[in-house]
Amino acid sequence: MKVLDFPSSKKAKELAVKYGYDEFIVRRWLHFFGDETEDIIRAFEEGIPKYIRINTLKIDEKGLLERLESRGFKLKKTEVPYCFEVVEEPYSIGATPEYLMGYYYVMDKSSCIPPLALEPKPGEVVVDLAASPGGKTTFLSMLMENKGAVIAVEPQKERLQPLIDNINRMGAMNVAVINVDGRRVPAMGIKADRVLLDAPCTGEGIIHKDPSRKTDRGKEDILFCSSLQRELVLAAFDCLKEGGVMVYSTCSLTPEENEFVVDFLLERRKGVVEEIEWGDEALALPGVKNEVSKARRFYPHRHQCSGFFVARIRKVGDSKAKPE
Ligand SMILES: C[S@@+](CC[C@H](N)C(=O)[O-])C[C@H]1O[C@@H](n2cnc3c(N)ncnc32)[C@H](O)[C@@H]1O
Repeated sequence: MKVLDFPSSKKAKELAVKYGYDEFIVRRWLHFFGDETEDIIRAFEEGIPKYIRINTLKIDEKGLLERLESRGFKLKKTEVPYCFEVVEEPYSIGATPEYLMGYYYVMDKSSCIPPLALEPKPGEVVVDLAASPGGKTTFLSMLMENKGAVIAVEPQKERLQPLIDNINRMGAMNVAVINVDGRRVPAMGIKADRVLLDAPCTGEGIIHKDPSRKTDRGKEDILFCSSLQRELVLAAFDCLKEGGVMVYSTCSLTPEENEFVVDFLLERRKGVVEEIEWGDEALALPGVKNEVSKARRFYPHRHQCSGFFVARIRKVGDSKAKPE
């Protein structure tokens, strides 16, 4: 496994200096995204709108809009179901009684895509293999109408309480939290209908929230994350029943954490990549199978959300694991 790098250029140097980036990131973006690189950078500088996801376990759309509008908030429906843009925010949208009562979750529009792409059904068994703080766990539970089971996996002890608090706040009654490394879950013998892996990543797609990522994430971080992601993506797949579906997502723009991880999975296991309704084609990269381009990318300048990657993969045929 290697991290791609490209020769420096005048343009890369200029953009890096102008916007305070490590040139390594900019020259890679220029290679992957060409002329849109500066649009991406500018979108991060200007900031991304805030979004909420309604919790239909507790309130309907009309009821929520009426309550928030009466407090002076203005909300706009987005192209993503259940997701609203916060257009006017007289005070923090995370400080209302409706928030505390779990009527909505403050989460990016892109973050709503993985649970929707997974399409969990009431009564199914669903694993969320990297769960905290629970934006997607509680969305899965909502889409399942609180029926069936969501197994929420989180290895970091300090991240358990926020996950549990959000599950309680949102009234998600069908969730079991387990404090274990996701790589150990297949050995527990779980066979799920669906698995979500919203993987730990470098977060190159959330520079607007954390500008330190302009300079703090280098080759070593990409290598570390992509190697963990490769182990986790196999674990996620191995938790699936035959015919089951998994979704792999990250909030990173690097192909090493995205297209290459899905390609690696398809090398090792029998899966097919399926279409997703939202977003733009994944990158076509040398050596990566064509079907990986069915995965979806989300960009701050095109979709007004965090940089995100989402792939939906179905387990097919005889998927006996090859020895690692
Ligand atoms: C991107 S965050 C998940 C966000 C969450 N899905 C949500 O929507 O609120 C990634 C999570 O993976 C967890 N994680 C890190 N290493 C892991 C591992 N080996 N197995 C499972 N989860 C892991 C991190 O602690 C972190 O909570």
